[in-house]
Amino acid sequence: MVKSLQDTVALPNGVKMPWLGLGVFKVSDGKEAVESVKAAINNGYISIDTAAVYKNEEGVGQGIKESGVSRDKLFITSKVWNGDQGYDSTLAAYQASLDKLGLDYLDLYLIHWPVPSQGKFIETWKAMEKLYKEGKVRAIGVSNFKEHHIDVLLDDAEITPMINQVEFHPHFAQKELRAYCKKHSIQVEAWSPLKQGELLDDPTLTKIGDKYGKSPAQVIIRWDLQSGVVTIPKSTKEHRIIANADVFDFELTAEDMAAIDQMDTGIRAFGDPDKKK
Ligand SMILES: NC(=O)C1=CN([C@@H]2O[C@H](COP(=O)(O)OP(=O)(O)OC[C@H]3O[C@@H](n4cnc5c(N)ncnc54)[C@H](OP(=O)(O)O)[C@@H]3O)[C@@H](O)[C@H]2O)C=CC1
Ligand SMILES: O=C1CO[C@H](CO)[C@@H](O)[C@@H]1O
Repeated sequence: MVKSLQDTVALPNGVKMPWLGLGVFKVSDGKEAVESVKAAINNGYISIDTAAVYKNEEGVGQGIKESGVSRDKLFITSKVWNGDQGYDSTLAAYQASLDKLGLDYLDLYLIHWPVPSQGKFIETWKAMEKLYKEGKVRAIGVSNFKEHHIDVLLDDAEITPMINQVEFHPHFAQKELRAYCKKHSIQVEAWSPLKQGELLDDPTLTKIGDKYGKSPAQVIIRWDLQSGVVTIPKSTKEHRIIANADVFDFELTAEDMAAIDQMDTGIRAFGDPDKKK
């Protein structure tokens, strides 16, 4: 069982990925990004999830630098945006992300969305494989890929994606996709684990949390970990960044887990990967 903020899951290539990290979607570049990242790292987080489209890679990089924690202790993720898909453009986008972050490698680089209408995710993946084989990134993966996108990718891929970062929260628990990813040794990572704040007064989560003196957010994060899903809740508030990582001193019972599993509506809240342009 996951015991601390520094606990990791071994990806198929042996790279160790932290189970819990900080997401930074909607965190403004500059002071907000710098302070959020510093607050997280100074409170023991070692994983930060950004993306080119979040337009805060410079602030994230500055926060990493100001934290004073050495680069090799951290796990930094970014993603190639839809408009940069394609072989050469992915290589260029990777370098642009590194330059903004002020880093010389990433731990994880993801294709942000499959954008099937563009038909470019195979060539994009070839560029990801090149970056990986050249040792420029420690792990590569995808985001928002459904089973049928991965099936197509695997027909041409030399390297199976190590991660699939997808919408995952108690209202959309992706049971079939998780089983598919497990079969292919692809680690699932949750985005919007707190459903962007929409689940935090849910009565089932509140009742479960009351038993342990934990908030609904903490119950959800614990459910992620006990479900074997890497999670990256976002907050810009230091007290919440700390609270979201205070999840290692309790364990949900099988009954708690089942009650949360039953909250699944099967309806995604934030956009269908087949329709994303
Ligand atoms: N690959 C993809 O397509 C996507 C990836 N992501 C990644 O996943 C991360 C997490 O998802 P995100 O969409 O940000 O949403 P989350 O589900 O993490 O929710 C974030 C919201 O919850 C609030 N919040 C956080 N902790 C608490 C708490 N303890 N109590 C009360 N409110 C809280 C935050 O507010 P406040 O900041 O004010 O605390 C914010 O409004 C992103 O930041 C990003 O890194 C997200 C979307 C898509
Ligand atoms: O990670 C994400 C958040 O930002 C993007 C758009 O602004 C989303 O499309 C994406 O899923």
